[in-house]
Amino acid sequence: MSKFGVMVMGPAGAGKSTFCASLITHLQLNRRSCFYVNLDPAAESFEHTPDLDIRDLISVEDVMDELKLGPNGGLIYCFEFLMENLSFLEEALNSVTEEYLIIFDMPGQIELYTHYPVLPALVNFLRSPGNLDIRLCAAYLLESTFVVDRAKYFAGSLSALSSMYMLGLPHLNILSKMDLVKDQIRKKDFKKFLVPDTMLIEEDPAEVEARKAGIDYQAPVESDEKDALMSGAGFKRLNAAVAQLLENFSMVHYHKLDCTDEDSVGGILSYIDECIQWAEAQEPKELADEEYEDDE
Ligand SMILES: Nc1nc2c(ncn2[C@@H]2O[C@H](COP(=O)(O)OP(=O)(O)OP(=O)(O)O)[C@@H](O)[C@H]2O)c(=O)[nH]1
Ligand SMILES: [Mg+2]
Repeated sequence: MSKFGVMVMGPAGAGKSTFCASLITHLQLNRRSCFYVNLDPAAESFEHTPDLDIRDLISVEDVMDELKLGPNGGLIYCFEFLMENLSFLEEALNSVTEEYLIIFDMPGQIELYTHYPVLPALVNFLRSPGNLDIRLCAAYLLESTFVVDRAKYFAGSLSALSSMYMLGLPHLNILSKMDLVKDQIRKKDFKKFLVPDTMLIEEDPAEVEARKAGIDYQAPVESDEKDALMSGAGFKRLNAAVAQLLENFSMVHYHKLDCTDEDSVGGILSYIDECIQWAEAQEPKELADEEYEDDE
């Protein structure tokens, strides 16, 4: 019996838990079953109560208190502890059937997705036919407001690429919180951000606006050392090299997500279903008699 799941990940505050909540609501409205797993040991509150919560095994707060670690060290310790206690996941997920979509709500510490080996080990355990045998895909969220700052957008895209390489999962890259930019950036203009390329780094938005208005553009004079560094020629060259790298790999393409719009959440769900081929494993179902009666 196969199991199906999606791991929702991305940097801190990208909207992972909000997306999980919208996805669960959408699944419920469409009479689909899901099993919500919180793997963020520092999480505080949820719209939907998790069916399985890492905080019942270990919490960052306790680790920080007892081992005198900081929040990032605490998180890594929690994941190492989880890896030593995989029966916690196994016992809860063993009986989950193929109708369910298992949703893993992940923490936002970026090191988990870029270089730390604990997540690949966890993913192997979840996918391995000898263990839980979950057909798993990744939904990697990046905030759409990052497109305004090219350096942030490319750095975020680079971390998405890094996570694709490290985890080797079918991967959906998603620009979240589209409701925040849709009034500022026209749909037609936003298209270019769905596939990162080097052209984007060439055009500084302030310079382009000035050119359009026929003003002779002068880069602002920087007041402190950090600002000067961030707008200097070396920084531009670095960003151009990162953009070129992303273009050469040609692996990061984005889908748009607006959690306030149910159709948008449904659209992302259809990509997830396609990645893990959920529909193919479903048995045809007939409505129970009492459900017919309810509809009358
Ligand atoms: N406008 C808007 N705000 C959003 C959306 N999704 C999330 N937010 C807000 O962004 C903030 C962070 O959202 P979370 O869902 O907690 O983000 P997260 O990625 O789970 O954060 P961490 O778990 O701390 O890494 C919250 O204030 C949300 O209300 C969205 O689609 N639109
Ligand atoms: Mg969260």
